[in-house]
Amino acid sequence: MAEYGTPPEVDRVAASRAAVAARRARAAVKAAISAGERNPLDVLRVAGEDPASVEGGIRVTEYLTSIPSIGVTKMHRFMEELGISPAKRLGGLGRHQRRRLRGFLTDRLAAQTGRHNRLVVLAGPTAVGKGTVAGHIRTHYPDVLLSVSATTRAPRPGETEGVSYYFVDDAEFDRLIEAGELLEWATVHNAHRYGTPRGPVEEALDSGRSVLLEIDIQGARKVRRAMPEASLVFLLPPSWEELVRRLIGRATEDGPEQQRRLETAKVELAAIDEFDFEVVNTDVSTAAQEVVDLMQTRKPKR
Ligand SMILES: Nc1nc2c(ncn2[C@@H]2O[C@H](COP(=O)(O)OP(=O)(O)O)[C@@H](O)[C@H]2O)c(=O)[nH]1
Ligand SMILES: Nc1ncnc2c1ncn2[C@@H]1O[C@H](COP(=O)(O)OP(=O)(O)O)[C@@H](O)[C@H]1O
Repeated sequence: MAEYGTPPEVDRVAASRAAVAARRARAAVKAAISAGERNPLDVLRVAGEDPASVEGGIRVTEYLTSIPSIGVTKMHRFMEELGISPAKRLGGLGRHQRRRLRGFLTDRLAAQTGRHNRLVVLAGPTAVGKGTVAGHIRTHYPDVLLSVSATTRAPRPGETEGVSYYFVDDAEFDRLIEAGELLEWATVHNAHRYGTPRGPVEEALDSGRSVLLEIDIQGARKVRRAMPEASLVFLLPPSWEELVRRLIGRATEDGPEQQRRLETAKVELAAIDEFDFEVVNTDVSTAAQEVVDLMQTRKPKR
């Protein structure tokens, strides 16, 4: 049989069956968005990760009109504002287009649900000042919950259990993972494990508080998967030279470790396109204010 090959009409039948199945699968995703069963931001994430997926095959126009409260007229306006051609499918969006669409929808969805509280992830390269900015927010904006992570690294002088971190051993960290008590976790700088306790974050969001997570980039990616409505903020240094100055000035790492971290920082800076917002940390209190502002729903007139 094999040497004769498949007759072309059989190929055509198979191809048209596959096309029908793909159309049905796309329709099912759109119906799930309309019914509020699938988070539109999650659909966008899957399309970005796998353009060949069912999600990736959905046209942006159809995707937008599947979202309750976005009709055809609004959809056309949004496409124009976002500079996306009507023929585009979700999987064919460029990184910048996807990012703009995500930021835009994050705002809209927050406005719709009336939730002014936001889950904000603050990440960025080593020594950019994440800890400093997060500390400033803890002191000056007490309404915002700054999540306290669990870590397997040892406390440094001056660090307080339950404030800086929850310091745990490997066995306890394993137990937290097993019990599903961590929203995300990662091994950072190839050394220790760090994770975000799930309970306090969910309780705070449920009670209307904003939550800030100061975690590494791997963790930011995992939060995006677990909670697609989270806003990812990338903290940038005013310049590369200033980043090096801050790392050396902090004097908490020896020379070889500083070199390793600067290498990692180059890779981390390349992840900026995955983030929704950028804040430059020139002045600590200005950067903190900008991060807190992002927790408020922006006015629809934007
Ligand atoms: N994924 C993840 N990263 C975390 C968490 N807590 C802290 N980190 C990151 O772990 C890294 C190391 O933190 P730390 O040991 O305090 O050292 P330093 O910030 O480099 O002085 C930083 O990049 C933090 O952003 C967490 O819960 N999850
Ligand atoms: N806006 C800023 N201007 C000058 N120095 C800063 C600023 N933000 C942070 N720093 C300093 O830079 C160093 C690294 O900050 P840190 O918060 O430890 O970074 P990260 O948590 O991102 O690793 C610290 O010595 C801190 O005091």
